[in-house]
Amino acid sequence: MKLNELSQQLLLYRMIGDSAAEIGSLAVDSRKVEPGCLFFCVPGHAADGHDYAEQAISKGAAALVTERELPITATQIIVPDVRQALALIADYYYGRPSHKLRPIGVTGTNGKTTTTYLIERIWADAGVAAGVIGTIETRYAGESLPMSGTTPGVLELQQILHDMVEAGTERCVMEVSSHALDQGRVKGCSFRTAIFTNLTQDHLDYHGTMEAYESAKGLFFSRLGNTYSDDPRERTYAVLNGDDEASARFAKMTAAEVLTYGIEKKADLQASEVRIAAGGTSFKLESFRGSRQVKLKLVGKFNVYNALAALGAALCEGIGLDEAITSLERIGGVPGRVEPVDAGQDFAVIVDYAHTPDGLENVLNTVKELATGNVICVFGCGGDRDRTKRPIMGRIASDLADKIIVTSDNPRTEDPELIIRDIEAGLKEAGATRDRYELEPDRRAAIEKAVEMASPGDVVLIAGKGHEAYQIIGNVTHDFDDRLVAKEAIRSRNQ
Ligand SMILES: CC(=O)N[C@H]1[C@@H](OP(=O)(O)OP(=O)(O)OC[C@H]2O[C@@H](n3ccc(=O)[nH]c3=O)[C@H](O)[C@@H]2O)O[C@H](CO)[C@@H](O)[C@@H]1O[C@H](C)C(=O)N[C@@H](C)C(=O)N[C@H](CCC(=O)O)C(=O)O
Ligand SMILES: Nc1ncnc2c1ncn2[C@@H]1O[C@H](COP(=O)(O)OP(=O)(O)OP(=O)(O)O)[C@@H](O)[C@H]1O
Ligand SMILES: N[C@H](CCC[C@H](N)C(=O)O)C(=O)O
Ligand SMILES: [Mg+2]
Repeated sequence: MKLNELSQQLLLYRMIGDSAAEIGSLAVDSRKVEPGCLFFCVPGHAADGHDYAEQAISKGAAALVTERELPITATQIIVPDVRQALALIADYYYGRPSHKLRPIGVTGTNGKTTTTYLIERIWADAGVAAGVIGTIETRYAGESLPMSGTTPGVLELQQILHDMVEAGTERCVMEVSSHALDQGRVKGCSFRTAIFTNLTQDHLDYHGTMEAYESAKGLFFSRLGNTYSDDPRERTYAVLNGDDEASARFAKMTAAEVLTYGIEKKADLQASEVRIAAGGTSFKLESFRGSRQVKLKLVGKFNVYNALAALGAALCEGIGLDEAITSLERIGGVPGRVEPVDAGQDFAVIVDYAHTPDGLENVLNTVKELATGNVICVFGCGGDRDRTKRPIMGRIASDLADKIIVTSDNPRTEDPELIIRDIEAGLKEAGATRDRYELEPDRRAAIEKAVEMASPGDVVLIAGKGHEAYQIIGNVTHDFDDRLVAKEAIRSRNQ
């Protein structure tokens, strides 16, 4: 593709050099530059791509997109905002894949991964070839690709969407993190439906305040136009959790048609009579399409919210209410989300990805309903991430668990002992005494202790890492899977 064909996607730009240069690929990382590529100098959080322009040219880049004229002999397109230009050019270069896939995006502090899996299942049962992008993996056409985060960068995202289209995928559902919204990673992507799960504390290391965090989430709804394609009949939808007060603000921001769901307040999709048991969760649904009794295999009140969100999206897709409910009722579980570990023991062991105060509170309240004995909670908090959530999670554990073992959860470059002390401050503040909690930085030893102390009727909850098959200590990623470690611990206890 010629450079000037790409530059025509922009209104504001100044070209220096050969506008007819042939472009063979796009790149944002100088380490991945291929000869003939167009290199975007992205000003980032840790580095500035302008500093790598020379390296990109020396590796054969055909041209640069920059925010200022660089003193290098190279073809340059100078733009006011490289990230914006990247979003527009990548969308065009990859053949506008989101216009074909018409993605459903899910944002919110908790429940994104779960909700995307539920939607994928509804589509699969309806015979739609669907793809998923999110924390656990990118999956389409029977293939699973590992992910390093929740929402890929602009270029990677457009490439994935393009590959999905090539592989015959018809529709896509993806998680949209607040980081991604803040950094414009989904700017070149036309969503048909935007779902909001909830907003509670997380990521304050990045956003600074809850207001800034909410503003980032709000971008998803304010950017949603009333159509997602050139065809005005193609409507857009915002599916909002009416029990979360941020939803009313998001509803005002969007041009899309709004559908609400919830349990506490009146909503378009309303659940009541929620009953939680070990085998699943039942509720009564009242909706604009009539009332139904729903029996999920998924456990927990929070999964009622996730199911309602998925149901809302399904109705926006034109899928029938009964068809969608049947799919939701079939789903056994999502990897690492309230996942039982069974090795023949006479107490329950549950691995869950709760890594925020709200997530931990919800899952502890859920397992409390399942336990006839004690709730034993093993958890930690990630290093190099929001520190302020640590004592809050300590307090929640003290309030809701009978025994607590505080341990490490991806300490990264922080001292694990210090992270644990931050959590302990919350435990102490809530009045937990040393006979109720232990501090064990070695996660394997912590899980072994919890399994060792369990009696019949107890529930051991291992929270924070869910599907993760690693533990990041310093800059090294070690193999570690809570589910496997718990199984080993149960087996050695049984011997
Ligand atoms: C702070 C943050 O979010 N950073 C993300 C951001 O990086 P950035 O654009 O600021 O890039 P940078 O590292 O400052 O570098 C600037 C530019 O220089 C380029 N560069 C850099 C070095 C070099 O040698 N050559 C070179 O060309 C880089 O490729 C980049 O284009 O954009 C990158 C691509 O999209 C992300 O990979 C990167 O995620 C980092 C690794 C990260 O840890 N992010 C976490 C906090 C995150 O985003 N998490 C959320 C999960 C939230 C949730 O699930 O709730 C997520 O969506 O994954
Ligand atoms: N709707 C919800 N409300 C509150 N907590 C939830 C909800 N759904 C799930 N959780 C809790 O949060 C954990 C994470 O769920 P899930 O992976 O679906 O969320 P996520 O938003 O994708 O998280 P991440 O931001 O890390 O990608 C679950 O293991 C569960 O404990
Ligand atoms: N998506 C979340 C995952 C946190 C999971 C936890 N295990 C940790 O590493 O802190 C984040 O990026 O904050
Ligand atoms: Mg997720």
